[in-house]
Amino acid sequence: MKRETTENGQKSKADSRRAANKAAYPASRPAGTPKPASKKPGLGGSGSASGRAALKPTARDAALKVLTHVEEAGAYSNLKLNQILKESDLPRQDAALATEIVYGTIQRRNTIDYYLAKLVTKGDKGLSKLQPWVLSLLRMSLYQLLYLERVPDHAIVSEAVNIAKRKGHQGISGMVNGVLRSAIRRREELILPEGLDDTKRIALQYSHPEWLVRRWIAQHGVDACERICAANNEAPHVSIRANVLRGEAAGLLEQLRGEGLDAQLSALSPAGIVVSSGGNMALAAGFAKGDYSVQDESSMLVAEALEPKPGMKVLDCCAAPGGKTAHIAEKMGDTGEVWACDLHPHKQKLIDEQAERLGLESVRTFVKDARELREEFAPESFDRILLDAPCSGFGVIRRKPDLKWSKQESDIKEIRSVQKSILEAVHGLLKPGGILVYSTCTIEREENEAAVEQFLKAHAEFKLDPIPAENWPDSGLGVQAPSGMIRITPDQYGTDGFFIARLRKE
Ligand SMILES: C[S@@+](CC[C@H](N)C(=O)[O-])C[C@H]1O[C@@H](n2cnc3c(N)ncnc32)[C@H](O)[C@@H]1O
Repeated sequence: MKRETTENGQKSKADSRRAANKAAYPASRPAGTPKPASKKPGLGGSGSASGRAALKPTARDAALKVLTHVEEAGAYSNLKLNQILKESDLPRQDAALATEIVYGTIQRRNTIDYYLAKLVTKGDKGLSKLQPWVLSLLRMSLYQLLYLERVPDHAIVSEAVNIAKRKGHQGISGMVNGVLRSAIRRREELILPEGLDDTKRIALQYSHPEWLVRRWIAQHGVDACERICAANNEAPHVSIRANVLRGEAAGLLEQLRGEGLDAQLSALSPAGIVVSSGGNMALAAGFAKGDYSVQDESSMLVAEALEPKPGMKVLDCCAAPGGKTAHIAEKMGDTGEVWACDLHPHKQKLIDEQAERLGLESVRTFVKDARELREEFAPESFDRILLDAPCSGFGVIRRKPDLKWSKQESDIKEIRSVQKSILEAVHGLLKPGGILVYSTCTIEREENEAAVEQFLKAHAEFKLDPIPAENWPDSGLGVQAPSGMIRITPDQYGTDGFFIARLRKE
């Protein structure tokens, strides 16, 4: 790996937390196992603080800290959770419970608030008047009462009251006790109203903002919108991409199974393996050795669509943290040049670290605003260009549920204009006959199909090019591939939502 410095280039500080973070959530909250196991107080984080050293933080202390930061300061839940889990040094099972509580509470926020509004009474002045930590404590406790069947009610209430006593005063702990006991007593009454229109019903049932549901109904239809919203509340799969420089996916699969892991080859990506039991795959020895990377299966399809060949010169315009850069370099047998650009100086290090871990020499990282890339290279310099664009991210809500609440509809227009400017700036750097792949991790038509159609109208020398899908086993993706565009929604294959378009310059 080589580091290139442009006029904007600066050395960055390490941000390994962020790098590890991508993998932390799926690993500690494996698909299909949302319930923490232990019923015994003091075990599995489900008990009261009584059996613990007085000041040792519990899983729920950690979860509350994260949720309060998210509520108060708009912190990214995944980053804050990672930081607080590191600081609190909880046992693995407690860390898993804290993770479940944080993500589940954020995922179900709309629905929980609807019920809470019924339970928090006049004297308590309503939800909006509560201090952020009190609101977060009530939300997370109600989440556990309603969604985590294997955690006993009394443990949830007693730990919430203990936390309230430690943090607040007698009045607050009394109110918390009253609200939660009332929730248990009135559980049968906590149902969603009937007769709502589709937008309101889906928004409330699956906890999504109404504006987003309205857009998705218009773009995908009511049924698909409902399936997408339901899928967004599922735990994401854990998938890894074999570093083909070290060996094919089949060999790695054998090895993992030999180590006792439950894993299978991806139905979507030739280099992918889905791991159903393995904890955080970014912490295993094979990751550090560079045998594989942790990556969602739909992300893996991007380098496949780009079809880079050994010896080529490739530009990755928005490359950090470098998952696709590394995949491209692996597919090229680490020959040729992969130029990896990102706007943010602190993210350059993440790409460097990936390349180093995977033993890649062909990756050259640099810092630049991709909207200015035409100043950096001569026209027609590259055989392949990847624009994995900054986007609204609505395909990855399962991994980052706070996106639902932090993004506004107006953000889509804003990010659309950045995407357009980058495409305008970089398309001239492609050689005739070369391929440009435009991808996003969103399912918004405006940022995807509409963006590509608009670009093609303005640039007659570019045409949609069939995506080579012969290696993608019976996924159904082959049906979409001849059009040159693929849109994957999170309900289809259990992957992140993604969009890929392949354009050829004639
Ligand atoms: C979707 S992420 C890329 C993910 C990456 N391709 C991967 O597979 O790991 C988009 C990236 O674009 C970067 N970015 C945002 N605006 C940019 C700009 N104007 N120029 C270059 N990079 C930009 C962000 O810092 C972010 O790292």
